[in-house]
Amino acid sequence: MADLAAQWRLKTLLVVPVKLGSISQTVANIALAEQKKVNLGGIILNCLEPRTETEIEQLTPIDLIQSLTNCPVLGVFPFIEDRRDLDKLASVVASWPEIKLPAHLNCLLRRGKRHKAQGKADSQHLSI
Ligand SMILES: Nc1ncnc2c1ncn2[C@@H]1O[C@H](COP(=O)(O)OP(=O)(O)OP(=O)(O)O)[C@@H](O)[C@H]1O
Ligand SMILES: C[C@H](N)[C@@H](CCCCCC(=O)O)NC(=O)O
Repeated sequence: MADLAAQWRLKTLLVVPVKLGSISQTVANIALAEQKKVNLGGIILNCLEPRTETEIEQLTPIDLIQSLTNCPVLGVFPFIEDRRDLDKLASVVASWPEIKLPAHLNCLLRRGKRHKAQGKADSQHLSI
């Protein structure tokens, strides 16, 4: 995959699972990506299970990861019970501060908003 991403000059995000060993895994994967000349856009931290803020900070300290990799951490994705819940997905992405979202995440945001708007329209309709 790294070869394809490099050859096609795709902007690439590294998704890092929040767990013990993540720091060294991230450093290794970023180094590998740079060696392969992948165009890195940043890092997303992803919770594969419910995590507290403290756990996230301990397992994947953002400042340390950024300083070791020289690559921005763009956001933290929480554990999401129902991944079909577009409102929830959209609200997670929308809460990420001042980042230029890759096209597919902007698309998710628009879908989430549309979904929400449709939900509202339905409940108004039902209440008439
Ligand atoms: N933020 C999250 N919240 C809830 N479940 C998650 C989350 N991230 C991943 N998962 C779950 O973890 C599993 C693995 O996720 P996913 O397929 O995205 O990982 P992957 O790294 O692409 O796996 P592989 O490389 O083996 O294909 C899936 O069942 C998915 O539902
Ligand atoms: C910075 C810490 N010394 C380090 C400890 C990792 C232990 C990993 C054990 C394992 O992967 O089985 N954490 C980390 O790389 O995320």
